[in-house]
Amino acid sequence: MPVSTRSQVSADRNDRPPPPSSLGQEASSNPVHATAILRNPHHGLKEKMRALTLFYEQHKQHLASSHDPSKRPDALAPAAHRPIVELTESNRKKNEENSQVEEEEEEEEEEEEEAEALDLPMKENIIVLPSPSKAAARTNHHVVFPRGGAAKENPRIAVYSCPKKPPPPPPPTTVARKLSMGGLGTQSEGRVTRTKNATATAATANAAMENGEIGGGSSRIMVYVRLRPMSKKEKDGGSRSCVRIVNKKDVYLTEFASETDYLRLKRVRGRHFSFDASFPDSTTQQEVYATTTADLVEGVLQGRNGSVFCYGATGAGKTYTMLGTMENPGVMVLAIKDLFFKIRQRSYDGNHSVQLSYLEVYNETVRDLLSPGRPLVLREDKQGIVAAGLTQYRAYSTDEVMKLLQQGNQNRTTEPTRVNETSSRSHAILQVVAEYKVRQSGNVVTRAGKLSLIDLAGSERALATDQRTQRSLEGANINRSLLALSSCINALVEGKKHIPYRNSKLTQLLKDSLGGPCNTVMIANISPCSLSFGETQNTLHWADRAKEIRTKACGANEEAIKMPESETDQAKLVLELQKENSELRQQLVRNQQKLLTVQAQSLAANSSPAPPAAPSPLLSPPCSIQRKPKCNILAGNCFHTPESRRKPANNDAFVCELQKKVKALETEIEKMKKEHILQLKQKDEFIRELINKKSLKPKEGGERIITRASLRKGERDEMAKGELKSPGHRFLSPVPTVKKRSFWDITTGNSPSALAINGRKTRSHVTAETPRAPSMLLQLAYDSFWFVFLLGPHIANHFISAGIRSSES
Ligand SMILES: Nc1ncnc2c1ncn2[C@@H]1O[C@H](COP(=O)(O)OP(=O)(O)OP(=O)(O)O)[C@@H](O)[C@H]1O
Repeated sequence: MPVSTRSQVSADRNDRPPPPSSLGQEASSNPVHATAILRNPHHGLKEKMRALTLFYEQHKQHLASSHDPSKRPDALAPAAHRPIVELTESNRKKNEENSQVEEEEEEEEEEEEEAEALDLPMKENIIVLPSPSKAAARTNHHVVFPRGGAAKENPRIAVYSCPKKPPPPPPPTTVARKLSMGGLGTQSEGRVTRTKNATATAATANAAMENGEIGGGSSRIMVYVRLRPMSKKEKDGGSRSCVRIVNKKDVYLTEFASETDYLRLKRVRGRHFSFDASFPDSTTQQEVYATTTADLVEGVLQGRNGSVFCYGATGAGKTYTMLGTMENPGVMVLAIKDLFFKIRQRSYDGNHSVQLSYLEVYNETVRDLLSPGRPLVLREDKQGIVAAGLTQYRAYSTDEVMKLLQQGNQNRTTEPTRVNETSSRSHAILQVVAEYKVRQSGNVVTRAGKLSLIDLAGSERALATDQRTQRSLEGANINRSLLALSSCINALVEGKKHIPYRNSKLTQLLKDSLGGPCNTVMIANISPCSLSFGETQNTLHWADRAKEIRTKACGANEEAIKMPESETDQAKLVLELQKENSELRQQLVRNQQKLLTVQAQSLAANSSPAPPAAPSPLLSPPCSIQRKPKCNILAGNCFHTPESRRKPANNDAFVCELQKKVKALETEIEKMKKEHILQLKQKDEFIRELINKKSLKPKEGGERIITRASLRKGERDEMAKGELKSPGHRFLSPVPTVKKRSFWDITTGNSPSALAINGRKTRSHVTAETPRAPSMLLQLAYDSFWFVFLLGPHIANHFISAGIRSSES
């Protein structure tokens, strides 16, 4: 469509009135005129805008004069003006749009100026606004003058209300995340009191659900902010509060203008953020727990995963929020108490089990806080990222968990820094897995929910903390992992396909919480101190960004096992399962033996001196041995092959390669072992279920019960003697029970059964102790070691290979 310019329109007006339709129509109806328009070189936006503005002004004048008949131009020449009015009407919208564009340009210029004065995160915050709603967001831009103290203190301070981001588009379906799970009310022992704030937040969350913000195929990360009180030191130092929380939701951040910075006296720095809830410095630990985590605990009992992590600068109150003090316990403690309280409320049959692990990521190494030892390796399996060899404690009571927590915290790395006397130098992750078995229409349904409670190390600048080497190194690693975390947050928010979880151990461990099927809560801790303005602003920026992350739909982790109807089928199933169990156990023992052999070989390789450069014919083994290809589990190539003898200089590389292979095998065996243990556990549970069900059923006269006893002569005799007492006995496995402990548990003493806590063994330690099988394995390891050590690796390896061949045959 041809575009009218100011010159052309004025020419039209001067020469002759345009026809009464529109300019386009006019152009098309008059080919000469249209050619003139097309040839007009001034088809620029500004020209068009000016022309339209002119018309608009004329139209306004015309309207004004229409009220005053004496000034009406059309009183003299009505036909000449009508077309112009019509033209203006049809283009008014365009005109308005263009003037808006102009306004936007002006605003952008203003913003650029403003941005110059602001820090990078603030710039980012402006830049990230979704473009379609840019104009709408701008309409919210307004200046709020602080009330009360801040205004009195410095009349130049003003708080800018940052443009509010529009809510993300609603997902297609409804609620996946249940945020308000019935009134928690006041509980006697769990001591969870739902406060006004919590109720209000739940209401907000429900409203968010209704708006489609939460729910559907995914759920949004819930982001909360907690402001800590000003410390005495800060008060004494004359610091002022730069944070104000309004309506338990909005956070106003103000930077006090420096009196000496004359160039920027008029510049105003400040921001407004809005979160799911914001806690002022007077908020109690109970309130924080009830609002942020109580619902997640309920979800965990229903088989859903939940994560809570505290993020913030050093000394902002993360550890206080997560752990708290003896008088004011934090989220971890309150969550565990609540979990046990709820379990006791609904589990009369002991069908619940709670397992606990506690680890830290320090300087990019993962450590077990409950049984410290060598660093743990992260591995990805069906359940997500797991730390191989991490101790899982079975806990039976809150007290037990508290002791474990205390023990773990003693092992946690903390150091005094300039900012915080007890600064956590590591990220700590407490994981609680609650498993619950219920009967549903003839099936046994197992639900398992995992709650991860994460206390991150402080985000900080090197100068803010310490310059000493060790602290700097820690700081660098902390920042590295937090940088990786922010990259992941960015990638998730931008909906990128690749999320760089692998950049750090922390992000690997948080993978489930950030992008997996999990209900996630982030608590951003901030300090009110004006000296920490930069850190606070940074924390709020990331918290604001995290609001946009959507995790996957979090369904319940359920597993159902179908119960056969008839007793014959049940007995058959039991026998089948027992057979499978025994096979799995045998396989496990075989794998453990293989592992031991490999370790013995590796030990021998490490301890043996480097082979001589040119082996003496006297010392060299017989030709048959030397030439014989190795056919052991190391594929016959990695343990003193002829090649390795020829290249003694490569001995180190060879040992390294060998160690790598051993590690790979260990990992594989560990994986298999875990799977086997899991299967065995499930089957054992199922057998127990069947037996329980059977024992509860009243025996009817003449009914034939198929039991193992009825199938085996010896047990029939026992039964005749009346020695077969429990129904469980009938289903005893024909294979002696092998203790369900891992190799590492046996050799390293990492197992709960091997480790006494404070000289006292937990119930799980006692129940787990069945020493026969492990001692046999230990004996084997011991024998293998001495065997290899005394005979030398060459000969020992030959024997070991021969042994394995014969055992396999
Ligand atoms: N809400 C609060 N109420 C009272 N005191 C608090 C609160 N939050 C933090 N504190 C106090 O502030 C100090 C620093 O808190 P904390 O150790 O929890 O910080 P942090 O964020 O974990 O620091 P770092 O990252 O260095 O470990 C502590 O003395 C703590 O008791």
